[in-house]
Amino acid sequence: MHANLQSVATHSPEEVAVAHPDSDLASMPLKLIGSSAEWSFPVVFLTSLVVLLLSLLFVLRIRRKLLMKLPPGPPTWPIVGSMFTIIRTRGRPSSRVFTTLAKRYGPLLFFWIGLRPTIVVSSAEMAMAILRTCDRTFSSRPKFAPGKYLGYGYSNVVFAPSGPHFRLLRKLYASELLSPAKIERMLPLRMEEVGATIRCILESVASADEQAKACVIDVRSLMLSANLNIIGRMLFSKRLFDLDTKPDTDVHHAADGLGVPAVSPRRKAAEEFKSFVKEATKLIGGSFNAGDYIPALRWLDLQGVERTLRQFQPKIERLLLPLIQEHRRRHAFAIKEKENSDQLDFIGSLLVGHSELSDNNLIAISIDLLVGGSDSTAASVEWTLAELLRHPDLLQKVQEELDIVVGRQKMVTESDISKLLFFNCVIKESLRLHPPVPMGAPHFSTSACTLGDYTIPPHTTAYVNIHAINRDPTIWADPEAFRPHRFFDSCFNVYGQDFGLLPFSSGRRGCPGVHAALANLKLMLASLLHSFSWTLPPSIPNPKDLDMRERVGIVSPKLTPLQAIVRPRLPTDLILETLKT
Ligand code: HEM
Repeated sequence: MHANLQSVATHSPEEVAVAHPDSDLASMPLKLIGSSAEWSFPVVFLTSLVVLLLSLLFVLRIRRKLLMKLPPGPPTWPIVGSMFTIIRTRGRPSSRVFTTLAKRYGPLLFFWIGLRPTIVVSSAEMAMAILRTCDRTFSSRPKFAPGKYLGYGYSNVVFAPSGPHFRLLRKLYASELLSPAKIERMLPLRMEEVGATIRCILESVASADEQAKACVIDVRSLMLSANLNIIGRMLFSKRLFDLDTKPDTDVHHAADGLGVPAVSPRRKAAEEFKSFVKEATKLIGGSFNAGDYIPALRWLDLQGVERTLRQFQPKIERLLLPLIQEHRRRHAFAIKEKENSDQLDFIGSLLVGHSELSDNNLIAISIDLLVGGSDSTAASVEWTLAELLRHPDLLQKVQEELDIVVGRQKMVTESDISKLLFFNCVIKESLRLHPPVPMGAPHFSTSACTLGDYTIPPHTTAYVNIHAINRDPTIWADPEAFRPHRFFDSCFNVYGQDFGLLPFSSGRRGCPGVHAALANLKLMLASLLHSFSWTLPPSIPNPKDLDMRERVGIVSPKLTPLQAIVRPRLPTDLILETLKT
């Protein structure tokens, strides 16, 4: 009985009566209970209060200690953190917003997005700290929703957290699939696809106004198609679709019957792939998902991001699974026979050496390359052409150099590229001023670390503001201007060794496709500039009026797609003859 009284002492008499309706206590005189509670209730209450206050003080002290060492940043609200800064930037960390914040708080910015500690670094020194000094600590990726669906359980490189699976794939990319030697061996494939692009433009010119001998092309759309075909062939030894020069229409609108005219089957295949890449890119980096930052909200899926991702998966499988399965069948026998894996495409090489990889793993790897490599390279061609069209004197200089080095009697080959000194400066300057992936991809720290005077807590998401670093006035004179000449006497390269120029990032997570990207980009651009004359449409009489705003997203192309007028510059017969051989 005594024990019973002890246990109910902290409850009110009414609670006791309700909790034990059948017990003797219910009928006990209130006085008896009250007299015992008078003695024990304050003691228990006060003890609990003291314990609570002490724990609170302890937590606050630790927190203050940590806070004192945390880098500065914008105001943070309870629970949501600085989420509203992110929402203002349309759900994706915008390089320009963070450049402005860095001017106020310094090159190492700390804030919370929901419950996730986040840093953004905006100087070469800080980028070096993250990508070289503390590279191992920051070499993981946060587990955001897109990686669950588009990475098939975070199983491709771009989404994989650091660990044995990630290391295995990265090693494969570096030593086999995307190694400089492998990319060099893919030269015939690149030449063919550049040839197909040129032929496609010539066909458009031929079918356009006879007299003008010119046509308008949508540069981004054509470049996206060309790069998708290059990567499709690298992956599956297969062209994904035929090219055309017209701007994209949205396939899903046409399919939905929303008033957009139906497209031909040939064009539909092209647009399905392109819309797949665009949607995937948007889903990876364009949609803010509260559940990624406040895990308790994940199940609510407030913005419907997870639903959209789930609905997107069948579309991926419809496009990629047949290619992979056909590849499995086609290569099942041949692979056993092949001794030299150099002859195999990516999927073939993986089937030979890593039969444990499932269809889903192979789909995820295909997404790495199709999504990671096509839009970024297309955006880079578009930015470079846009800058040259804005600066006709520079365009003329590039074409003069092409005439001197290559001549007008033949077309550009890859062995010409290294001799084109000014052209190479143009490429570097374009990648500096318009890095196609301006904030890189989010890194994630696996343990606490020290950056300068500050402590960065474990499990911090880290962004490198490549856009801000590439335009840092302490590194680059007149940083906002397009001045390729600056690279004439500069030893800066774009391979991640110079932390003031990081278009491909650096370290363990640096872009594994850098050699493929540069090879595709340079051969395509040099060939287009050599074969055709380029002008802006009459709607932009002054080149300086060309809209150079960028779209916010993980890949940032021009906000308004570049339209340009092209005219053959080399004799058409010569081009067609060369393309035949
Ligand atoms: C001009 C073209 C390109 C640019 C500017 C570019 C830039 C980048 C950047 C900045 C990153 C993030 C690095 C980081 O998180 O620190 C990245 C990652 C990646 N890129 Fe590229 N890229 C380009 C083309 C390509 C190509 C052609 C491929 C493949 C064929 C490719 C495959 C990848 C992959 C798989 C990753 C993820 C790496 C990882 O998480 O470990 N990229 N790229």
